[in-house]
Amino acid sequence: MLSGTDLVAGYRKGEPVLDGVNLEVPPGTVVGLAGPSGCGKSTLARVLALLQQPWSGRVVLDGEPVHRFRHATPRAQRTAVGVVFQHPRPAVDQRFTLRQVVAEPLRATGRPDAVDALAEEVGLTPELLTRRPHEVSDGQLQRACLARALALEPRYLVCDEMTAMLDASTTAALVRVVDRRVREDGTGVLAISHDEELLDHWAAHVVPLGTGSI
Ligand SMILES: Nc1ncnc2c1ncn2[C@@H]1O[C@H](COP(=O)(O)OP(=O)(O)OP(=O)(O)O)[C@@H](O)[C@H]1O
Repeated sequence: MLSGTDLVAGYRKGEPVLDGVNLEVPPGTVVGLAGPSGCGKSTLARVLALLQQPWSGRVVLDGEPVHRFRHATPRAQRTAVGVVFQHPRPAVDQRFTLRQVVAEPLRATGRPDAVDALAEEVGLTPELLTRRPHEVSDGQLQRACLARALALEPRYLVCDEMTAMLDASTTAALVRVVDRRVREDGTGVLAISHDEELLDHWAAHVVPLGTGSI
C-alpha cells in the first residue's frame, strides 16, 4: 500500500494547498483522483511520488515510512514509485533519442537490453527509438515517458493527467499498458484526470479532492 496520512503541503507559508489529506493506493488497484483545477491534485501526486516533501503528515510505502523526499529519497523507495506527467516535452532531455530516454533509469541496473521489450510494451517501433523528442509527436513522446516510468518495475505508478494531451486512441493504448501492469504485476496506480468519463471507466474508485475531507 502507498498511503498518505494527514498530509499538509503547499508553497507559501501559512497557505497549505493540502490540509490534512488522506489517501490510500492499494497494490493491484487503480485509484482515481478528481477535483477542480488548482485544488492540489498535482501537489498530492508529487508528494506521493516522493518528489515533494509535505510540511507534515506521513507517507508510508509498503509499511516503510518515507522520511526523505526529492533527491534525498533512498534509491529503493525512489524506484518503487514511478510517475508520468501531463507534458512529456519538459520531462525529457531534448538531446536524447527516445532509446536514451527509456534507457535512463536502466543505466544503473546493467540491463539496457530491456529497452526493446519496454518499447514494444508501449507501442514504440525500433525506428521511433532512434528519433529525438522534436522528431516525434506528443503521444509518441508520452509513450517513451511511460516506458521510462515502467522500466524499473515500480510497485506504484502516479499518472498525473498522463493522457490529457493525447487523442482517444493513444489514451486507450496507454491505459491498456498501465492496466496490464496492474493485472499482471499488481502495480498500484494513482490516476489523476479532469476527464470524469475516463476515470469512471479506468479506476476502481474515484476520490474527490477539494470538496471536503477525503
Ligand atoms: N511551484 C509552485 N509554486 C507556488 N504555487 C504553486 C506551485 N505549484 C502549484 N502551486 C499552487 O498550488 C495550488 C494547487 O496546484 P496543483 O497544481 O497541485 O493543483 P491541481 O489540482 O493539480 O490543478 P490543475 O487541475 O489545474 O492541474 C494552486 O493554487 C497553484 O497555483
